[in-house]
Amino acid sequence: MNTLRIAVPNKGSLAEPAAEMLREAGYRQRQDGGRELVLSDPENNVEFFFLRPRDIAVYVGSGTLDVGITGRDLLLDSHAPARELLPLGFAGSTFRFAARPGTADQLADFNGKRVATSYAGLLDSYLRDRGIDAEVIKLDGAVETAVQLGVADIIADVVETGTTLRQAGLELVGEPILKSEAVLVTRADGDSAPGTEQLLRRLKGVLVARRYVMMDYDIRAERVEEASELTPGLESPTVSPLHREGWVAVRSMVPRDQAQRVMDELWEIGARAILVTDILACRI
Ligand SMILES: Nc1ncnc2c1ncn2[C@@H]1O[C@H](COP(=O)(O)OP(=O)(O)OP(=O)(O)O)[C@@H](O)[C@H]1O
Ligand SMILES: O=P(O)(O)OC[C@H]1O[C@H](OP(=O)(O)OP(=O)(O)O)[C@H](O)[C@@H]1O
Ligand SMILES: [Mg+2]
Repeated sequence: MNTLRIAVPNKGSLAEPAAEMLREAGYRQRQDGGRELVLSDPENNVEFFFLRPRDIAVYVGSGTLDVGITGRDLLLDSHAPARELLPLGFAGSTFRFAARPGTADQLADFNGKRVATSYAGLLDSYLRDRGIDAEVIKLDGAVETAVQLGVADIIADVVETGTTLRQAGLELVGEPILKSEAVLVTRADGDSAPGTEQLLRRLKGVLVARRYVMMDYDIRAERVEEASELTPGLESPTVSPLHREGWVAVRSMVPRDQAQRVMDELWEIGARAILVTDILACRI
């Protein structure tokens, strides 16, 4: 079988969490501080190419590489013929307009104004689709400063916590342009390369292992229906008899962020010996 060629971010916000996710999925990755441009993982029949996140959709869209990890915003900005296979749950952000108070209240006020961004591909089509005639000023980064320096009236940029905006004296304008996160991408058309399905299964396994915990508890048999409603699991909880008459042991996957609430509610209906454990890996 051909080696699957995977593009991964070499620096920036996406690089470390992408490497961590691939490591959790059982792949070889660069060591801390490693600067390899290409890394072979013959055991898994894959090869990693470390590239600028902005370029990844271009390589994948052209078919030079089979799949890649990038941001949804970067994928759309590139206009490359690539499509999303799987959202990966990290590097979450929104893409938003911001300006000094009083500059603009809504999109319609942008006509004739200058909008600075490092995502010109995305912004051009967004404004064009809505019939807004604004001048797009393309910058490489630190876009928030453009207003202060008089280069633009409005900015369109990645917002995570909003700290950078506030520090620059800007406030959000209009609706979010886009909600972004890291995504696995492949070529827009054509069959997916051999090996893609296995990579997908592994990454989905990591997502589930991160999002869920395993919960075990004992409960009186007559309350097991009630308990199952609290812990329905992905399909159905496993119920096994206990040596102690009238009691059963229940095992079920529970969303990690609900585990404490579910434990409290189970306790209330008489469950005991409630244990929560991490899931290391899984195939669902
Ligand atoms: N606080 C953040 N700043 C920038 N990008 C972020 C942030 N949070 C998430 N992201 C996402 O990371 C991707 C941008 O990664 P990229 O490496 O291009 O920029 P960066 O992390 O700002 O690095 P640099 O500007 O140093 O090159 C986008 O998909 C963006 O939505
Ligand atoms: O909402 P916040 O949590 O403040 O994060 C968003 C900021 O972080 C990024 O900047 P970065 O530090 O990557 O610099 P850059 O603009 O030069 O890319 C992004 O471009 C925003 O400026
Ligand atoms: Mg940046």
